[in-house]
Amino acid sequence: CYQWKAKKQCNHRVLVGYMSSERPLKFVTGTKKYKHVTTTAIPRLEYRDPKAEELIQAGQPVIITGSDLVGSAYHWDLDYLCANLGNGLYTVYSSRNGKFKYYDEKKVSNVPSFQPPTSHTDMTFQDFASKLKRKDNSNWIYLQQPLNDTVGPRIEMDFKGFNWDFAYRQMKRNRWGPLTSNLLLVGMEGVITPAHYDEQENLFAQIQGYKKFLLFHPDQFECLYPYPIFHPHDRQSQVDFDDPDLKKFPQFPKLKGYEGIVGPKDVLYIPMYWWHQVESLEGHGETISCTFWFKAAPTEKVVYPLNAGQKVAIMRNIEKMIADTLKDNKNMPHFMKTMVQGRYS
Ligand SMILES: CC1(C)c2ccccc2-c2ccc(C[C@@H](CC(=O)O)C(=O)C(=O)O)cc21
Ligand SMILES: [Zn+2]
Repeated sequence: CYQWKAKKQCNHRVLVGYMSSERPLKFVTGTKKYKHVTTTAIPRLEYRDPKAEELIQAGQPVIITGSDLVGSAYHWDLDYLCANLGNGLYTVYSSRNGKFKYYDEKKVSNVPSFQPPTSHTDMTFQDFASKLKRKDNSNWIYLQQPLNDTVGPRIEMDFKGFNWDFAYRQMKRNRWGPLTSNLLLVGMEGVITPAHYDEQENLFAQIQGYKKFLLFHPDQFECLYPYPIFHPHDRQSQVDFDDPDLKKFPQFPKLKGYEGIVGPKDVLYIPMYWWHQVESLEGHGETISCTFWFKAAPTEKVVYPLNAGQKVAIMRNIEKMIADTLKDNKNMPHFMKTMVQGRYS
């Protein structure tokens, strides 16, 4: 069984020890805990355990062990990737503060005052790897790249060797849509992907290094205050977990969620619409991950009561319609306030 053995606060770092049946006691230094954020452990189960299947079918997060989903890539490390990824160019994101808040470039024109928090350049993997080694605290880098046919033959062979049976069995059994992409992620230790949700089902496979995940049910929407839908940071939380503005975001302290450390060979199921914040833990080298994103299951008959994810989808559709109809996004705040103030608030 998998349970938190001890949580001790020491010099601002929470040393979390965990004992589980399949691995010796390992101490992985976690980072500081966020004030106001209450979490319990994400369940961690063997992939053959029926309970794991039950959780996935119920749209609940679970860390799955022993699936070997990316078993043919367990030997991937920086040197191997340098030697075998070929000399194609890769998209590398940079950030001044280690946070990589995604933004949609197509929506930047909607918000004239928008300042992109990250930049990205294309470079060879070899350049990226050498920058990773020269860890520079004012320039954090994060490579994210779809695994496609530009990679070298060894990588392609490893990719073909993934446990596709497992992936497609999950897709069929849970009636997910088609697999849309596999993203290769190589992150400098310490990088953070702030809280956001995605509109696809995700089997997140960890290859090297440790990532701490915070996950929040879609019903935590009211504590996380996503940006307006036309904003470049659509789907991202406006709340800075390190310094929450409780005047603007008074419900944030009510936030409840799950927390888990995902290590090599682990696979985390991130259900669609579930919020997640991801940190590449210090002290364990760069992180290498591979995501498997699946389109949503086609909604056959709508069943009532609606679940939280469906309500988020409805809110998104209505917000899009209003923004499109009003044409000028400057009219959104007044229109939305007029609609609810004193009537639904
Ligand atoms: C931050 C970054 C590199 C990025 C920059 C610009 C555009 C897209 C992305 C993007 C997409 C996915 C991830 C992986 C993961 C978070 C994590 O593992 O850090 C996650 O959120 C998920 O698997 O759903 C990370 C990124
Ligand atoms: Zn995500």
